[in-house]
Amino acid sequence: MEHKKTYFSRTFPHDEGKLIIEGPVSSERLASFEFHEGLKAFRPSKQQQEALVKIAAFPEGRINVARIENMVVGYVTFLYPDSLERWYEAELANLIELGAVEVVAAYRGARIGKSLLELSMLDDAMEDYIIITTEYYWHWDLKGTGLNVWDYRNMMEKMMRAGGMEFFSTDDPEVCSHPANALMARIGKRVDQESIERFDRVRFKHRVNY
Ligand SMILES: CC(=O)SCCNC(=O)CCNC(=O)[C@H](O)C(C)(C)COP(=O)(O)OP(=O)(O)OC[C@H]1O[C@@H](n2cnc3c(N)ncnc32)[C@H](O)[C@@H]1OP(=O)(O)O
Repeated sequence: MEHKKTYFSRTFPHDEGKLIIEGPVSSERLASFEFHEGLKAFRPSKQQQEALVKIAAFPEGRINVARIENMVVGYVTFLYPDSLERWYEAELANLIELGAVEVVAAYRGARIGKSLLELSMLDDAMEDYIIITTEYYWHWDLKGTGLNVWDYRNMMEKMMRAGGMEFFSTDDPEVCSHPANALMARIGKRVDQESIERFDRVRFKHRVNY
C-alpha cells in the first residue's frame, strides 16, 4: 500500500506566541524542534522525541505536533500496531493505530488535543485506513489531572470523537480487563468490505462466547 502523506498546518494565537498545529512532520524537522520537558507521560521527553523521530520515518508513520515557536507542547502518533498486539494479526496494510497522544500538563484543557485530532483527519488519505486506538486507564494521567477514571474516559472520548473515532466492541482481554478501557476506531470512506470483515474477526477471537 502506498502511504500518501499531505502536510497541513493551522495557527492559533497564544499568550506565549503562535500556536501551530501541523503535520505529518518529517523526521528531520521533528529532530530540529525542542521537546518540552513536560512531555513525559510515556517516557522522558528526550527519549520520546527520539522515538517520534523514528516513527516519522516509517512509511505509514505520521507524527502531528502542537508547537509554540520551536517548542513542541503536544503530539499525536499514527503507525502500524505492535506485532505483540492482536490488531497486528489482522495483517491489514490499511490498519494503523493512533498510538499516543499527549499535551504538556500546563497547556491542557485549551483544545490542543482536539485540534491535533481534527488536523490529523484533514488528509484525504485517512479515508483509506481503519484507524484504531486502545484506551487503557493505566496510561492515563489520573494523578496529574485529579480526574477519576470515568471523567478521564469522558475527556478521552470527547477528544477522540473530534477525530471521528467511535467506540467498537471487542473481546480483547486487555481492553475487557477494566470497564473504563475501550477500543475506538474510525473506518475511512474508501476502506473495502473485506478489510472491515477482517477487522471484525480480529476484534472477536472468541466468537463462540457471543
Ligand atoms: C492512545 C493514548 O495515547 S491513551 C493516553 C492519552 N494520553 C494521556 O493520557 C497523556 C496525558 N494527558 C494528556 O496529555 C491530555 O490530557 C490529553 C492529550 C489526553 C488531552 O489534551 P487536551 O489538550 O487537554 O484536550 P482538549 O483541551 O482538547 O480537551 C478535550 C475535551 O476534554 C475536556 N477536558 C480537558 N481537560 C479536562 C479536565 N481536566 N477535566 C474535565 N474535562 C477536561 C475539554 O474541555 C474538552 O471537552 P469539550 O469539547 O467539552 O470542551
